[in-house]
Amino acid sequence: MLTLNGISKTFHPGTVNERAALKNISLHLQPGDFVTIIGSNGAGKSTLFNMISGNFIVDSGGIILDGQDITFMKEHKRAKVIGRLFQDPLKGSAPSMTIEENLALAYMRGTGFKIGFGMQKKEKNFFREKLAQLDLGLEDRMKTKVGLLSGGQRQAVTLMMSTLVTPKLLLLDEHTAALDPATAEKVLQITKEIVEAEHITTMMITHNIQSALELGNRTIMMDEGKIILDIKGKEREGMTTEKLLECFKKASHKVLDNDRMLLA
Ligand SMILES: Nc1ncnc2c1ncn2[C@@H]1O[C@H](COP(=O)(O)OP(=O)(O)OP(=O)(O)O)[C@@H](O)[C@H]1O
Repeated sequence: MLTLNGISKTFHPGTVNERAALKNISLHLQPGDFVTIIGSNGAGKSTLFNMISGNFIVDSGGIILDGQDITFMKEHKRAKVIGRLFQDPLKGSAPSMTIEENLALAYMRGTGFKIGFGMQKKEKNFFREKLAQLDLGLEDRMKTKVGLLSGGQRQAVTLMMSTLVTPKLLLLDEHTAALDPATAEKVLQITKEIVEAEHITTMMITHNIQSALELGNRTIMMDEGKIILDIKGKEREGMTTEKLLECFKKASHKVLDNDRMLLA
């Protein structure tokens, strides 16, 4: 579904601030793969997502999504088929618009279908059904402005917006890191349910090693712009936090030094 062919990115080349953020990254994801991504600060995780979503263009290498070369495709075009959530619940939805208006916008972006001012009963019912799946009571608050929701509710709505029309790829950039533990758990559970039900190819950056091992079917670890570990199948089934840290030490020749990394 997604193939990265040796992608590289250096910021501020030729200056004192030169920083090689991605170094010749290659990766292939099968349809329905759910890959969790961990790594120390500055490892290149968000830059990887920025390259895939078209926020920046790669210096070299190629990106193929569902058989299409999207290496130089504009960000807004990629957004039709790539869903992305950020750590900040304020990103991704319009606060002054209601829940149903936000969903309508996402629906139009994904389908190209114009809903217009008079939203039809059919669309409203579709949105209501989708919201009910979140089990947060939001289906009865469709006229509430998104800016009035809590961080967790808002992140759940953004998740719904990103998956209303099934994306070819879903990028989750620490999307639960700013939420309190109980809400984070709930949003992770919802994420898992939606991803599994729709069989969405997903990449999720997390600083929680336990979540990284529990969710999805593959875990990659990044360090200094490279993928240094790629764990799947039997090897992943038997993986523990301790073993993973040991693997990191062996592969990078250093101890994982990261204040934000949650080991359990
Ligand atoms: N727009 C940019 N301009 C200049 N340098 C950048 C830019 N974006 C990222 N970098 C640099 O690229 C490197 C990788 O950053 P990136 O944000 O991808 O790391 P990360 O693994 O997501 O880290 P974190 O876990 O701290 O979010 C860092 O050294 C960062 O300072």
